[in-house]
Amino acid sequence: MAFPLIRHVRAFVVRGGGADYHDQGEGHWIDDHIATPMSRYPEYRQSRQSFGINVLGTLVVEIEAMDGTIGFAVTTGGEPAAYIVEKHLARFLEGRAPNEIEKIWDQMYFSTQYYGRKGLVVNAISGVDLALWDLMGKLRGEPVHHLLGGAVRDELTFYATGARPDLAKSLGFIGGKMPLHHGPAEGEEGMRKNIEELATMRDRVGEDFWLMFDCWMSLDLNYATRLAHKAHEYGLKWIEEALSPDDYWGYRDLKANAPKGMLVTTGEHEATRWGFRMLLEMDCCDIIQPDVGWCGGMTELIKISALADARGVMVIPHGSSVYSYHFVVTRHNSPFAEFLMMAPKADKVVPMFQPLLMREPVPVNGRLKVPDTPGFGVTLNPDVPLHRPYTH
Ligand SMILES: C[C@H](O)[C@H](O)CC(=O)C(=O)O
Ligand SMILES: [Mg+2]
Repeated sequence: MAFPLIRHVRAFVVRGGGADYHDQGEGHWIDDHIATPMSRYPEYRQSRQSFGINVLGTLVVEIEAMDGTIGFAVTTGGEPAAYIVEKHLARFLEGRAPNEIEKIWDQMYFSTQYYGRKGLVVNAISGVDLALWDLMGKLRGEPVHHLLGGAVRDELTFYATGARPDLAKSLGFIGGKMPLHHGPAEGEEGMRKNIEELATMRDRVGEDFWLMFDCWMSLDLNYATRLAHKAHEYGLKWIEEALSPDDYWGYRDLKANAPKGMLVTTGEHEATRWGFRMLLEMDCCDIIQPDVGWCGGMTELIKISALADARGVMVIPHGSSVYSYHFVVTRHNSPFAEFLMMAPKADKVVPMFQPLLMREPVPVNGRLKVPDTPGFGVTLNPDVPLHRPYTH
């Protein structure tokens, strides 16, 4: 089957919500005194926006084929990623067949390796790669999960990330992951408050509901180990991203020292098969959590997941809405998915990337059947203004 060649690649930037889910208005739970590596500076402790967590905004990549079909994807990276897509990556797609997915990925990665490998550049590569999968799905008239080998279950089940696991339980989720609010700089009092919050939630949700802490890279090994042991008493299911993503040695020791039965998870800020190989070979965690919009896209997630599967490690992708759902439904070692509660009070289910996408599916009663519409099954909301800062 011959596909129409790629005519054009375009990159846009969007502000306010969307894939940059930290870019929210005032009073949102996601920006309320969450422990971060910057919490050691009192002036950056209350708000992550104060140190620039939302500085980049959302990146939208569109890939147009000669027949006018457009594949698109959204991720973070904003204007600098738009520059990389337009000025560097577009050359590896235009005039080429859209089914050259592996070759295009390889050329995007190795042509940028001297300034890339992780972070922003791999965000940009992920955005292009996901847009290419969307285009292929649309050209073939099939959902991306068909292209990935087909669903292995009828529907997805979700845990919720947000400040109110008690409300997540009443909304039908299987568990609630809450942000850790106090880091090591807040001393023993902060530790006590963290444990009190967990104890309160355990009281409200009963003993069987999963409760997890998301530590967003904020701790050191000693604090993380102490937190894990204190939290074990309240049945904490997992401790997430406790340390810097570069501290593979720390994760190895945390996993070795965590209480029996508690899972150590990480990886949302890790990228590519080589980064995840480190986490897996050094036995750093029980669950890896690649973000498909940050780890290198779908093409790379397939490889990362295969590495994990061979080691009996689960892959529970970080956030990323439809881009994650189409993958999770096709893999046995991804038995459930994350849903990020983007309602400011975490009290109701709203689309994760609102207001950017239309037809973005959301779990109902903690469950979702992944749609069969072609590509990732979403469209851009025409009411959200797109800004194209660069052209080529
Ligand atoms: C709640 C966390 O600090 C972060 O905003 C989201 C995240 O890490 C996750 O969903 O996992
Ligand atoms: Mg996390």
